[in-house]
Amino acid sequence: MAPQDEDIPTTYPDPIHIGVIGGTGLDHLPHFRKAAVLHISTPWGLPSSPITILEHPSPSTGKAIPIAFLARHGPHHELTPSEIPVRANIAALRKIGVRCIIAFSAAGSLAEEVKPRDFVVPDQCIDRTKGIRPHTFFEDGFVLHVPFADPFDGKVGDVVRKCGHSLEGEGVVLHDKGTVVVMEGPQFSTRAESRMYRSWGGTVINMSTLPEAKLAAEAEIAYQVILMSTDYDCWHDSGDVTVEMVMGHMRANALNARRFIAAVLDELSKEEHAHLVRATHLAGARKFGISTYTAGRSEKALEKLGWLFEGYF
Ligand SMILES: CSC[C@H]1O[C@H](OP(=O)(O)O)[C@H](O)[C@@H]1O
Ligand SMILES: Nc1ncnc2[nH]cnc12
Repeated sequence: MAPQDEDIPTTYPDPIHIGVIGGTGLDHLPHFRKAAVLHISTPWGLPSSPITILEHPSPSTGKAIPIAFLARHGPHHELTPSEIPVRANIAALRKIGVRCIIAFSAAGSLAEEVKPRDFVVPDQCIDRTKGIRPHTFFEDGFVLHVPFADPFDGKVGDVVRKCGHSLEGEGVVLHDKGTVVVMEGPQFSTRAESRMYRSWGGTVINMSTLPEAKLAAEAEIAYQVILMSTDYDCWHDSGDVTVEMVMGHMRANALNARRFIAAVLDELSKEEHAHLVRATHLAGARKFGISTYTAGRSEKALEKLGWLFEGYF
């Protein structure tokens, strides 16, 4: 019998390097053993939901590998994309050791060849959020600028692509590249906006990949989102996008989405990816690039950043 949540530990003894952020239609991962549920409070507030620690046997060693799962919109999808406490989400994941995030998101297609239920592993994004979402850890007396030319981690992206291709022929269709336009919601785009995003080279559109990817970059976390196309957005003559349409495709393809994520977790749990999931290629990068002189750094900022980047500043 599955244990009830109240019987599950609220602490976990080891650092957890791999995180999964689930989105619309993917608010939990069944078929994994629930080892703990963590309630983490951060200097940026509470995350969207408690963090569930799932254990996954490593295919190379058989050892249980912990995975941290977070439901982006809250346990009951009560947060709009603009209300998601993204800084708290990323800070809480980093605090428990996460250095590699696989995010999952429903997206509208802006390209004829990306059909509903296809998957896209994007390599670029365009920010159309409107500056109303808190989107940096470095403010209030501590200025630090982070490179963001390639918003997703190429090494993790390659692992994800390889896993997606291994499922081809079993109902998974994968597009290896693409530009995701991230818009402010909760309303969907107008037809004029949708056509404009196509003219900009957008492949897919959603409401949540930013600032998530930006904050992960600031936190030295290797981040890759997997997008599942759930509609053709409104530029297409197949009908305007509705939540029913999105959820219908999401439900119909949920099994493939879960198989895709499970394949990625299987792969990342192998010993050969031990450095990648610890993001050793990013570790320590935030010790550099600080613009604020020592005398100008505020106590408040230093306290918050000290919690997140222990021993850095
Ligand atoms: C319910 S349709 C709009 C909604 O779907 C996507 O959610 P998520 O990225 O969390 O899967 C999109 O970004 C919007 O938030
Ligand atoms: N067409 C669309 N626009 C924005 N976000 C979405 N999420 C799913 N479909 C979407």
